[in-house]
Amino acid sequence: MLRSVHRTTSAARIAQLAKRYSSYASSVFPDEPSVPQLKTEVPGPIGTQLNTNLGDVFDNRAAYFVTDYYNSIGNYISDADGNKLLDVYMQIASIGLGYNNPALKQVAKLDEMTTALINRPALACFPGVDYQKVLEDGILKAAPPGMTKVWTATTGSDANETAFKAAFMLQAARDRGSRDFNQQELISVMNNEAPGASEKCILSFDKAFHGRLFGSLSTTRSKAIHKLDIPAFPWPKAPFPALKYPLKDFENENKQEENRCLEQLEDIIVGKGKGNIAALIVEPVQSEGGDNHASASFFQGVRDITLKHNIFMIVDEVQTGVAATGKFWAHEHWNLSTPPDMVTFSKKFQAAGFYFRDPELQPRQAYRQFNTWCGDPSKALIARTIVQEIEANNLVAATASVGDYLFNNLSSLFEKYPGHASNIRGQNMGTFIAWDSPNADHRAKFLLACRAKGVNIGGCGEAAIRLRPSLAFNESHADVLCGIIENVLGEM
Ligand SMILES: O=C(O)CCC(=O)C(=O)O
Ligand SMILES: NCCCC(=O)O
Repeated sequence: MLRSVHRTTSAARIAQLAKRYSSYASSVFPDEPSVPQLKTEVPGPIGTQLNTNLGDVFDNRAAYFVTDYYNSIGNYISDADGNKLLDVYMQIASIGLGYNNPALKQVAKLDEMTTALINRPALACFPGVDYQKVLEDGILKAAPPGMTKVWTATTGSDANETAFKAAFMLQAARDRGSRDFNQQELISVMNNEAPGASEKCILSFDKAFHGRLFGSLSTTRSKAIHKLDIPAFPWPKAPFPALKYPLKDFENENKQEENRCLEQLEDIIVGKGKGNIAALIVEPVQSEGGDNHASASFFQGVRDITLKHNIFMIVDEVQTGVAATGKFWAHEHWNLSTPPDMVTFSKKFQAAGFYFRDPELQPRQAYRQFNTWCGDPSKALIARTIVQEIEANNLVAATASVGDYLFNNLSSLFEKYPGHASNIRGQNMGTFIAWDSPNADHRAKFLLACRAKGVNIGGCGEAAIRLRPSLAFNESHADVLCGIIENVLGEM
């Protein structure tokens, strides 16, 4: 039940509630505001002017507001006018430990960080003396169950594309057997033609988002605007379940829907994709495409199908990874009988790349999975601190717990406003919670009204609203959030 926060809740009452809890945020960010602090409209005059100026040199049309990162703290983002908003979007799910986290500030001052920043290496050719240890103490320490190796990259799209390349190269190596490349392959590939260029493909799901580079964009299926005018590979797409909510009222329908999607997936694999699909890629929660969930048994079904047909399974944890779902990796919720072949990461880890377990996913020849940077040691140092901080402060469990609290409170709240918020989802998925507005206009009004009252929230899909708070988000922040959402819905 929504605890003591009603539409008429005053700022003083919210502040009183905020004091009730002690948490990671209160120990690490003692100066974090307990409620939003608004001095002007958001954006205010200073931010508006800065943004206008910025537009002269940089495409700023997606800017929500110009941010003062120096004065943002914990769960509160500061704009250029000094307004401090509770941020439950966190740079599109990318700030895990809150703004200006002291542990990260400390690592930023270490000599090893200075060295990493000013001597950015061509990692594959000149790896640093400490790279293995930095990986082992950080990125690899958090490796998903069964995964022992990592390839580092620079962005989420790059992480996914390097995973695709690993899949293509190993599938081709297996087809080739013990022989080396032949002349026909060596010549045809220079004309972008088969057999040297692979005719295999990557299968993705309807409404998926896997990035915006050429290969990853071909697997992205969330919105046409991302893809228009860009050349694309003719790769297959399988349906992703469209579940009905509340889940407990639609158990049978949802089961049937998931079975339908699994059957169609297998039909594609044995039909038009026969022998041609190197890998499939799937998000544990389709995020950009609308926060679409499926059950653990659906994902187990996907895993079984990939194993049966020798297709690699790549789990894209770029957005779901690093503790926000109440597990370090969201796919841990599935209890798979066989781990995925590759798991990609970026965003909240700051560093990017993919984990794997089969050493053969490392190509047989050097320089094939390669670029100048192959990641960034400074980001690996940040990732190391993030892992250590999550572990030392039990932030996985804390996020699972505050997520339950938030889900229950929002569910009760939305019962009072059924025409304004439906399909709440993300139960038992930490703070990875979302719901639907009736339409895109309603969502835009809702998000602007929340911002005007001091909460920064993001949308996804056609009309969904998604919560992506930091791992330092606690029950007091949840109360502030629910109080403001209730104020806004009450006024809509
Ligand atoms: O909105 C998202 O979930 C993904 C953000 C992103 O990476 C993009 O839009 O390119
Ligand atoms: N996928 C882009 C999300 C950016 C935004 O509108 O917040």
